[in-house]
Amino acid sequence: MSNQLTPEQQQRMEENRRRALERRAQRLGQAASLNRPAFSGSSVQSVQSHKPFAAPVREEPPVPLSESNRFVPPFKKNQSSHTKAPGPALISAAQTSRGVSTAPPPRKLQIIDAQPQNKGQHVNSPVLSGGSLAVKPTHAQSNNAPSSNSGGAVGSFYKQPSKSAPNPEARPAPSSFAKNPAPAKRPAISLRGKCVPHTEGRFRVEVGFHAQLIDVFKSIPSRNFDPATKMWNFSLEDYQHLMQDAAAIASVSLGLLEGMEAPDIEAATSRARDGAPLGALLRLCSGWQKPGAILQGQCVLVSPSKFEVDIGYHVDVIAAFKQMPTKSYDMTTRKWSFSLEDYKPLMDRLSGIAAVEVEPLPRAIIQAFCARFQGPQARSVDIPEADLSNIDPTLTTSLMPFQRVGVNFAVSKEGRLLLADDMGLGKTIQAMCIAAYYKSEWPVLVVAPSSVRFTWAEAFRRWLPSLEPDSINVVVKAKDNLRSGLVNIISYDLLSRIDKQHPGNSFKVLIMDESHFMKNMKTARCKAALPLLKAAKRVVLLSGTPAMSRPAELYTQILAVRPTLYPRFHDFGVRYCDAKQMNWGWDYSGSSNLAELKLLLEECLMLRRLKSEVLSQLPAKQRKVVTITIDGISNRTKAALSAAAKELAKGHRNKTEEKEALLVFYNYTAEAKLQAIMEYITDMLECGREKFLVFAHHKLILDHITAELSKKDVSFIRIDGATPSAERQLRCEKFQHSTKPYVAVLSITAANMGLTLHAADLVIFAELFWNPGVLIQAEDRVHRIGQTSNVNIHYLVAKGTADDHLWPLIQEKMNVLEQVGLSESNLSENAINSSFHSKDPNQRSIMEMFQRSFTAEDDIDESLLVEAANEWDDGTTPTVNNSNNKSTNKRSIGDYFSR
Ligand SMILES: Nc1ncnc2c1ncn2[C@@H]1O[C@H](COP(=O)(O)OP(=O)(O)OP(=O)(O)O)[C@@H](O)[C@H]1O
Repeated sequence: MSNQLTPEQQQRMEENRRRALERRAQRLGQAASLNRPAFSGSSVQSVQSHKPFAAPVREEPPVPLSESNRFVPPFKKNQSSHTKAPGPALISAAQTSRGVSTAPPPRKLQIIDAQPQNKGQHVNSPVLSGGSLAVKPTHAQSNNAPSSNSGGAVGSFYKQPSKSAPNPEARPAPSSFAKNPAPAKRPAISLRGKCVPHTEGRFRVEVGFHAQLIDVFKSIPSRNFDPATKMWNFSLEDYQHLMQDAAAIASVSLGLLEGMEAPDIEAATSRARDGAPLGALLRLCSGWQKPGAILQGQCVLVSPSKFEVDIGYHVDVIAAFKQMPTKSYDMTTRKWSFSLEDYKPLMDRLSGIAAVEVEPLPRAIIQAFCARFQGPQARSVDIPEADLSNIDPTLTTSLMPFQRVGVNFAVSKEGRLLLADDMGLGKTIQAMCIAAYYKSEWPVLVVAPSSVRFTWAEAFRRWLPSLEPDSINVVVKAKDNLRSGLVNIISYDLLSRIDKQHPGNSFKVLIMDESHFMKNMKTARCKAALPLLKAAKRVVLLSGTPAMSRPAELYTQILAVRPTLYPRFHDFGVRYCDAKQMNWGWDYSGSSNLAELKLLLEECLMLRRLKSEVLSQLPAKQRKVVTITIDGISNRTKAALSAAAKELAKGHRNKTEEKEALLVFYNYTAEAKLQAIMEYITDMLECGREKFLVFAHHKLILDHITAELSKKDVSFIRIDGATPSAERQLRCEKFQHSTKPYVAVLSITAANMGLTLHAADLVIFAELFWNPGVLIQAEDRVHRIGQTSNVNIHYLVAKGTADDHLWPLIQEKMNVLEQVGLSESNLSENAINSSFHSKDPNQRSIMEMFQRSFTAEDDIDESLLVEAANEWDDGTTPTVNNSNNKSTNKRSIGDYFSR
C-alpha cells in the first residue's frame, strides 16, 4: 500500500492541524483567564515532587462555576462537602479532601513514564509512534494488524482502534502502578486534562489528543463523543473505571472531577509488588522484537503462578535459565518453566542476548496476574463471602454450596462475569441471586432465547417471591415497553427489533442467557445486544457452552464482560486463535495457547464447573419445567383450543364423552405446541447439547420433529409404535455409539421401556402424558446403570392448553410415587412451577376430570391411545360430540374408548 498522501488528504490534515491549534490556543486562553495552569505538555512536573497515587502536588485554584452549571454529585458520601461549600465557587478536589469531606484524600492521577516524550512534541499529535517492529510469522503479527473490521465476525464489537492509531504495544508501557519508580527513569507528563461536569449524570474530559487515552475512552461503555466540542463525555457510573484506566497511561494526568471520590487506584494496584511493579512488567510487552534474531521463543503462562519459555536450544539462553532460582525443567516436554517472580529478571537477561527474541507474556496476562509476580507471599486471596442478607431467603437458602461460590465470585468481580457452568447446574438461580444482590440498580433486563422467556419469568416468581407478579415484564412484541417491569425479559430476536438507542432502554443490570448466541459479531443478535452491553454496569453472561468450536467465538463475550482486557480482536486472535495472514485477509479460525487463555478467563471473568466436579451436590435426576408459549399459533388452532377447553368445562353425560373431550383438548394442544417445541429443540442444538432424547406422543409432533431435524441435517433415530422390535436395538446402538450430535425422537407410549440410551443425559418431554409412571419409565432410558452424570429432564409445558391441567395432575401423582419410593426425585422440590397450581375452580374441576378419566384402574389401552392420536394426525378431526357429528368412514375418538 502506498504511503503517499493525496493533495486532498494533505489539505485535510493541514486543516485538522490548524483547527487543533486553534482549539488549544482557545483552551490556553480560557485557562489563563481562570488563572490556572493550562493543560500543556510543557508543564512537566518534578518527578521528585510526587509519588504515584500520593496526594496531589499541583494546587489548582477553585474553578469558578456559575449556579447553572454547578455539578451536584450523585453520591451521598460527598454531598455534604458540596452543600456546605461556601460561595458560588466549588472547592477543588484537594480542598475538599483537606477541609470538608470525610472521603479519603483525592489524588491527582499522575503517571510517570519510563521514557519521557520528545520535548516539544505537540499535545495534539499522537504521543508515541507505532515503532518499527519486525513482522514475523509467529510473533510479530500484531504489528501488521488489520483495521478494526478485519477481525472478521468480531472485529468491530467495541469500536477498535483504527489502523492509523499507534500501536499501544509499541509505546513505553505505563508505570503508574510502580510503588518505587527508579528516580533516573522518571518520565514527564506530556498531557494534562481534567474531568468536568457535563449534563446531568455525566462528566466530560477536557484534554488534548492522546491516542492511548482515546483507546481508554473507547473502552468505556457509556462513552459519547460530542462532535461540536470534540470532547468525550461519560456516565458518572464509569468515572472510577475511566480514571483507573487513564492512570495506566504514563504521560497523561487527569484532574479529578469535583466532588467525586478519588479513583481507587491503590486498591487496584496494591497487588503490584516492589520487585516487579506493574509498570515495569508492562514495559516488557513492547519493543521486544529484534530484527537480527536467529532464534525465537515465547513465554506462556502455564499455571496461575508459573510460566514456561518455549524456545529452541541456545547456550546463552540455557545459562540464563539456570540462574533463575525457581527454574524447573520438564524432561518430557523439554521445556523450562519458572515462577512468575522470576519473570522480569529472566526477561531482562534474555533481552540482552542479541540473537534471541522471546515474545513476552501478553499485557492482559500481566495485568490479570500482577499479584503473582510478587512472589509466594502475595498469592491470591480467597474470594470473600458476599452478604446476601437483603435477598429473598427462598432463594438464598436454596443455593447449593457451589452455587453460593458462584455468587461470591460474581460479587468479587463486581457483577461482571461469564458463568459457564455445565448445563443443568442452576445458572438461572445463580444469575437471579447475583442480579438480586444489585437490586438497588434495577430494573434488570434478561435477554434469553425466545423458547425460554417464560421459564425465566416463572423462575423469578418462584425464587424471588417478594417480587410483585406484575413487576415481571415479558416483552412479546417489538412495540412493547422494554422497561415496564422491575424484571424485564426479552428474546434476542425481539431485541434486534427494539430501539436500543432509546435513552430509556438502557439497563444497569443485564443477564444474557445462552450468551454464546452473541459469538458472531455479524449476527443481528449480537448487534442488538451491543448497545445494552456498553451501557450496563453489571453484566452476567450465562452459557454452558460459551465457545463450541474455536476460541474466536469467545471474543465478544470477553469483550462484553471486560472491554479493556483485549480491546483489539487482532491481538486476541494472534495469541489465542493462531491467526494467519492469508491472501484474502486474516484467518482466525485456529487455536493457540488455550491453557493460557483458560487461566486468563478464570482469573478475570469466567467461572465454569463441570457436573463431575459437583456431582455429590446434585440430585441424580433434575427435572425442570420449561414454560413455552403458543403465541404464534394460527387463529384456527386458537379457536379450536378454546372451543375444546369450553367443551370440557361443560358437564358431560358419560365418562366416554368426558374422555373424548379431554382427548380433543389434548390433541389440539399438540398442534398448538408444535412450533414452540421445535424452537426449543433448535435452541438446545444451538446451545451445544449434543445428544438428547425427545419424547412426544402425537405422530404429528414426532413427524414434525424428524422432518425439521432432517432439514437441519441433524442426525436422529426415531422409535415409535411402527418401529419393528429388531430395528429398535440397532437404532439405540447407533445413538449410543455415535460421536456426533444425535437426537433420539421417541414415542412416549412406544419407547418408554426396554431401551438403553444413557449416552445422553438430557431428556425433553415435548408433550405431557397423564400417567407419571410412563413418564418416569421414559426418563429412565438415560437414568440407569452406566450413567455417570446426573440427568436433566425438561418438561415443555404450554399455558392455555391441556398442559394447564395435565401438569398439576402429573405433579400430584409423582408426589405419591415419590412418597412410596417409586420416584427418585421429588418433582415438587425440583420442578415445581407455582403458576401451574391453578386456584381457578373451573380449572381445578377439569384437572379432576383428567384424574377421574385416566385413573390407574381405568387406564387406557396405550395402543388405542396411539391409534387415536394417529387418527388425529392423519387429518381426521374427531368431533367433540361424536354422537351428533360422526365422520362416516373414520371412527371418532369416542369409538376407541367405548368398550
Ligand atoms: N439450588 C437449587 N434448588 C432447587 N432446584 C434447583 C437449584 N438449582 C437449580 N435447580 C433446578 O435445576 C434445574 C436446572 O437449573 P437451570 O435451568 O438453572 O440450569 P442451567 O445451568 O441454566 O441449565 P441449562 O444450561 O441447561 O440452561 C431447574 O429446574 C432448577 O430449578
